[in-house]
Amino acid sequence: MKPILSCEEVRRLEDCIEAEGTSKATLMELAGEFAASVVAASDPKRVLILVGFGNNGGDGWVAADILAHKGIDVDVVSPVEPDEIPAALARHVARRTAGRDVNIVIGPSRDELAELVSRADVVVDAILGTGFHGSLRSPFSIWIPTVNELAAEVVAIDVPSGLDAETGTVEEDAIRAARTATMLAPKIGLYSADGPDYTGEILCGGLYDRLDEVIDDVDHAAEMVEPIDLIDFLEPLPSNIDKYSRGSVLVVAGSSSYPGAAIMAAKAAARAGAGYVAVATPATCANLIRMALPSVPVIDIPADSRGAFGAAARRAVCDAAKKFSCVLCGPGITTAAGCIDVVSGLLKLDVPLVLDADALNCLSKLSIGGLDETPELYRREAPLILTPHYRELSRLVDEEAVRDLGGAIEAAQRLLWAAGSDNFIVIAKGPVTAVAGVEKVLLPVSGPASMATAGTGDVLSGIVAGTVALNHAYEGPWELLCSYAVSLHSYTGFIAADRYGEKSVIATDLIDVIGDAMALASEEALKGLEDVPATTAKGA
Ligand SMILES: NC(=O)C1=CN([C@@H]2O[C@H](COP(=O)(O)OP(=O)(O)OC[C@H]3O[C@@H](n4cnc5c(N)ncnc54)[C@H](O)[C@@H]3O)[C@@H](O)[C@H]2O)[C@@H](O)CC1
Ligand SMILES: [K+]
Repeated sequence: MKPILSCEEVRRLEDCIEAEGTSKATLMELAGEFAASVVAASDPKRVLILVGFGNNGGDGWVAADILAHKGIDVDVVSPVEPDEIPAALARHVARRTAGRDVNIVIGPSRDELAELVSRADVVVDAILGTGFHGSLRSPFSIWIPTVNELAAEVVAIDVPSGLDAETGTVEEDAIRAARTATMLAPKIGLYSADGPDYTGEILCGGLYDRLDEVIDDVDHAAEMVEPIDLIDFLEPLPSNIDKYSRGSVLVVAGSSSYPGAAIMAAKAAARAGAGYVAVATPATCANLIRMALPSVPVIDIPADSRGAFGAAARRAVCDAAKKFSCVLCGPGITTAAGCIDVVSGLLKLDVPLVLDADALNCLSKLSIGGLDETPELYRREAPLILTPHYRELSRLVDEEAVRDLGGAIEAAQRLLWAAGSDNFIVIAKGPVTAVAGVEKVLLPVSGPASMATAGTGDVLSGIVAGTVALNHAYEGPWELLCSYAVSLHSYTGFIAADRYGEKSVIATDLIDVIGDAMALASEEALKGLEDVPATTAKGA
């Protein structure tokens, strides 16, 4: 797993490295060297480096010197003379580079800049890094759109300028990079909110040879899951196995209005590897589900007048649920009174429980003033996995809308820390999905935009439940098991987009390629076994 840090955690890491005897000045030299190596990889003849007032610019000045040494024509554009750069470390390296074989242009007009950008093979963005906040000021508010409009290829140093490294938000404009050479560890903002639209491929420069040891001395905002981390879940089935030892799932789902959600969740749970899957659904839609899923037993549960779980549902569902390795509740159930009752009953059972969709909304209705204010409602011995998207998560914590990865992690952690249990997981679904546990926040590989379509959430919760059932002897960490399920879901998205076309994927396509997704997960993990470059983290 690759640590992803907040800006504060990066500052602490730099302090730890400095305490071990490697100064920030040395780190800047190493950062410049790494950036230069990323630029040189595309074999440019002419490079333009745009530098700002701070240490991000310092990295750019160092890179300029190294690239010029390699015989590349280098132009550096700076808002002020090297002597006038306010940041001391950056000023020092700028003065040094000014004495070398580079062409320095101070405060060019827009037309002059456009000319320089147009003739460069690679433009390096060393304007703003982790020190950027607020709205872009001149001249950078002019430089950035000019680069975006005219550059052949852009390499951003540390963070694309204009992107907030902490929140991932872009207020007006930011550099759209082909590659981002980030230093020490990727910053959380690269994966949050607008980040993924601007970073291009993320390459991480380790810079310090004892980084792996030192980085554990600071907290990690999150960790990126790599395919190789999931290798334990990719073992083939043993031959001495039967349908029950493969684990069983009860899918408590559906209503007369939404029977399809139950069908998709149950089929996904079976395809994810559970040996026995049954559906408990309101009697009014049970036959429809039976016909759609001949391999799945369907249990009739008393319904209300609208075809949702009725007043007698709680007892019937809980009686059935006790016998399963995992229970998934939520897809298509509605938030009728009987459903709220079912959710509250299931929480009290000693069985691993996945709550999704309307079960989460029922949970919000059970609590007053935010679920984190009433942890006794969801604190339990057996594992509990919630799979909210941002809107559902906002409702759960009774807060302002969760809009981005940082906000989602914060909201999930409020729920987690209130419960304090290490088998309680929140899978916060978004463009980048976070799997949050009390100990760690993991970021499994994200799927393509094609997955933003109705029903893919039902498929995910089915995959999660099927995975939990199949691995019923697993003893944790639960964050990793859930990350495997989320990764499988993402891989189904890539395979389906490839097969059906980016805009034509529908949720049921994902279910049919879960087996192919498992094969892809194995392939990716094996690749990782062969060649994990120590300093490279692929973007989510
Ligand atoms: N501290 C360290 O040990 C290291 C830092 N490194 C580099 O240093 C960077 C951080 O350097 P700094 O903290 O100096 O910050 P930056 O270089 O990211 O930016 C700070 C400067 O940006 C300007 N600025 C801030 N907000 C602005 C806005 N809204 N509009 C226009 N200008 C704005 C300010 O004038 C300030 O001088 C990192 O991103 C990384 O690239 C690397 O050299 C590795 C080592
Ligand atoms: K930058």
